Amino acid sequence: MSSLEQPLGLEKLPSLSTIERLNSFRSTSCSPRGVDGGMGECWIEGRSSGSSNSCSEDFEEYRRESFTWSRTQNDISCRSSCLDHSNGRYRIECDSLYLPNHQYDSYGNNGRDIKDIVHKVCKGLPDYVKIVEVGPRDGLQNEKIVVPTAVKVELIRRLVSTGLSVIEATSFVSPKWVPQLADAKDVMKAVKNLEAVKLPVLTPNLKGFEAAVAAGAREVAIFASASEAFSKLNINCSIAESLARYRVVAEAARKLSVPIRGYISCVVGCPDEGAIPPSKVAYVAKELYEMGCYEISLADTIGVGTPGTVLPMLEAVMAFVPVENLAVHFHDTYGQALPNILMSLQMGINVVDSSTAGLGGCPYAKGASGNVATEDVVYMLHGLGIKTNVDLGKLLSAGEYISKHLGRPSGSKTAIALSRFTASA
Ligand SMILES: CC(C)(COP(=O)([O-])OP(=O)([O-])OC[C@H]1O[C@@H](n2cnc3c(N)ncnc32)[C@H](O)[C@@H]1OP(=O)([O-])[O-])[C@@H](O)C(=O)NCCC(=O)NCCSC(=O)C[C@@](C)(O)CC(=O)[O-]
Repeated sequence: MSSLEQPLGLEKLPSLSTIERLNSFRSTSCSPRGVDGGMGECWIEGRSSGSSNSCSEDFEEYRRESFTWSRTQNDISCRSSCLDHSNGRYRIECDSLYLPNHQYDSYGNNGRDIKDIVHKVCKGLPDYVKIVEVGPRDGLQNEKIVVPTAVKVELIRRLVSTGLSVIEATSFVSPKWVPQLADAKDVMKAVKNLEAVKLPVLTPNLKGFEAAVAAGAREVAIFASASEAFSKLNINCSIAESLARYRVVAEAARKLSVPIRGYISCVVGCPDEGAIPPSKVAYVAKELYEMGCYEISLADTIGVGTPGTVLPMLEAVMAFVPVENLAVHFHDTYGQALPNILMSLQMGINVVDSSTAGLGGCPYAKGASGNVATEDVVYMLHGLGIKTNVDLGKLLSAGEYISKHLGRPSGSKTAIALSRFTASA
């Protein structure tokens, strides 16, 4: 057992100094306006211990208790907020609420003000987050009914049109293990010349790497696990054997100058082994980093993590891998993906994996549900004033396309909510 495999004690838990509670709230954006000025209003109930009735007063406590939209039009973008002392509720003045071409935004025109407020609460959030869209690969690999190659290709094209800069296209794995992706070569052939996007593919061994490169892949991903049991289930070898295999792939990739990304599955929990010690994740991360992975994606394969368990895992990994080389990959089984992502951003990570329409799940991880939906991630990030360069409207349409093909509703809460808005508009 290496020293890395010693479980981290609770005393190693990081301080939460990056997550400051907002003790004072000063609204700088609450300049007097005319009576409603044609804007809608919505209310956030809050509590103030102050007695002033001025919007620019500091408040000891700011707590959102309920949130009621009142609309004069059909969509909402917040312009400013202030506390109304007659009823103790926060008022947010809203612009025209409907964006053309079904392009919705959770951020609005007055983004700067919202961003300033958010950054008082959540220090250390990045200005830009790179989203790695894994829908065509992780999203589809678990589908029982084979999706036609043409549909996969169309999905990738639609995702490219959203502005996403990285879309994991497929896997060059054994078709006996993952029949859904047996058409990897054909998918790659159809998309390899798409511009302004990186299209990495999964490769479990040298055979897969060579097939991927021959098919035109210009970036690959290798995938190890922090759980012995899952490693065996997923790639039929131990962690040590997988790392040996991946060293060979990494060396081949280096010779051809092919960038290589690394995944670690089961970074918090494993369906067989239960809780995974952060030190085991740190060990695998260090190995992948040292063999040349430019980015290591930490995957909560079965979605059991909470900010309380993800935090010590990230801290352990960050002791060995620079934060700028890390990404997070959450499945949403317990509805914890968004809080986990937010917390990861606060820890300095700015690369997030997600899957359109919340598709996904690993065929070898019992109980794993879909990945966090890209639509939900984009909605949250834009709401925080964080750029993604992703057009949410076009993303919704890509998610709708694949959901329709699969014959089931989108797994994205944002997509469902906004489609209701559209339907009622
Ligand atoms: C790794 C192996 C191949 C070992 O599988 P094995 O059976 O131990 O390997 P083998 O070397 O004995 O080969 C068996 C057969 O597969 C062939 N083969 C061997 N390699 C390849 C290849 N690259 N491409 C195509 N064919 C291949 C090989 O040629 C042979 O063919 P046969 O002689 O029987 O006709 C297998 O276990 C495998 O393909 N596993 C992949 C499983 C998988 O894709 N899982 C899902 C992706 S990981 C994931 O979802 C997690 C992640 C990344 O999303 C993050 C997260 O959320 O956790």
